[in-house]
Amino acid sequence: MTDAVPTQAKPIPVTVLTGYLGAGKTTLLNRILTEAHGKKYAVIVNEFGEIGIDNDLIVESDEEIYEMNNGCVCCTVRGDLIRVVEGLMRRPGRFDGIIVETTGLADPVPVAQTFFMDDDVRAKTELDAVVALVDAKHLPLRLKDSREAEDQIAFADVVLINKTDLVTPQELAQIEDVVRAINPSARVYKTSRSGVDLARVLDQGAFNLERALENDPHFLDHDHDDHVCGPDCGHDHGHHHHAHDHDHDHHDHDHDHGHDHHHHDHGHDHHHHGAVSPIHDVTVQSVSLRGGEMNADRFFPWIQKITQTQGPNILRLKGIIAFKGDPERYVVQGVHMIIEGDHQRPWKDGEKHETRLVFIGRELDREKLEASFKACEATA
Ligand SMILES: Nc1nc2c(ncn2[C@@H]2O[C@H](COP(=O)(O)OP(=O)(O)OP(=O)(O)O)[C@@H](O)[C@H]2O)c(=O)[nH]1
Repeated sequence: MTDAVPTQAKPIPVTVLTGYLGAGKTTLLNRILTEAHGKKYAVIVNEFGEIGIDNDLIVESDEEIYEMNNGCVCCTVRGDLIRVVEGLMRRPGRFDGIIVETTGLADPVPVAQTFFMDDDVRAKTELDAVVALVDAKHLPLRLKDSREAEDQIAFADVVLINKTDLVTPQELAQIEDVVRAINPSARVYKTSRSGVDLARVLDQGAFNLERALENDPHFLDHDHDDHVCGPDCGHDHGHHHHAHDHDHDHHDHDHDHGHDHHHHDHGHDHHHHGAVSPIHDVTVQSVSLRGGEMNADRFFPWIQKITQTQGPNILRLKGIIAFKGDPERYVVQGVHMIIEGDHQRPWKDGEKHETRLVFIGRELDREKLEASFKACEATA
């Protein structure tokens, strides 16, 4: 009668944002949420780390933000993501699009698959584009130590080579060549602070099923994930490898492309450290620190020193800092040795002045970080 008929509605476009830790996904998301395009987007974020910080780094807006931090998307994909999307679908007319920001360590494939596999979700949504952010400064390093960084590029419809301000024009040209070699068919844009005309990112109708199948012939198989993962998901499971051996055999690693989903056999081991699975890169760990108000005179030298001495191991650091006597929240962010910080917004009435900091990296000394962090707290 008066009820709208949601099933008849035009499918809602879904944009999947990928890109390694710190590449600029949240920066892009914040542009999407603040630029005046007259549209409403629902945002789903997934993060890696013990305490949720990403949600706090996203600008405040009236969009709805759903956080899933109970593991990686590839594990929650059959559960949380479907449930969240279904929940959104029950409110027809509210959103012009859905944006899924994946953790920097995730493989975008399982996320994309969700929009094809669950019948209900498939009927109501339409994968619009997979957008990969690349950190121009750190890509060469990433390609050495992380297969997922490369896979993210291979699978994207649109690649933003970001942080162009941190490299020389020659370096940028090389990065562009590398990106195009990994993925000859993506649309590639060069950006600083993820500054791209949003019309090039949203509403692309770019997701190319044919190419997804070329990258991963089993993309549409329904029976991949016969495993059950717990919330902590430290597994190395069911991760299909999507090869990107399009037409360019110069880029053919010696992966075993004859992957076997059912046995979850990775069979490709081109990483010197032997990690064979994406988020499942078991060498990557996170250390979350929580404390009270900090003494700025102690905190800044401390964080500087850590990033200088342990920078190579710190893939990513993010924090919201409560400084004693400071009416505003302070945000610090880092990628390897590059660190930046700024005030974000005033503390709200009644909001707990708490400091939270997450380090994501390799060979992090949790106890030492904890103790030295605690020593920066302001004494009463
Ligand atoms: N110099 C420079 N810094 C940038 C640029 N884009 C983003 N950043 C900074 O890089 C850091 C990471 O950016 P984010 O947008 O949070 O990256 P992300 O991909 O969401 O990171 P994760 O959530 O950890 O995966 C932040 O400190 C940004 O301010 C850029 O073009 N140039």
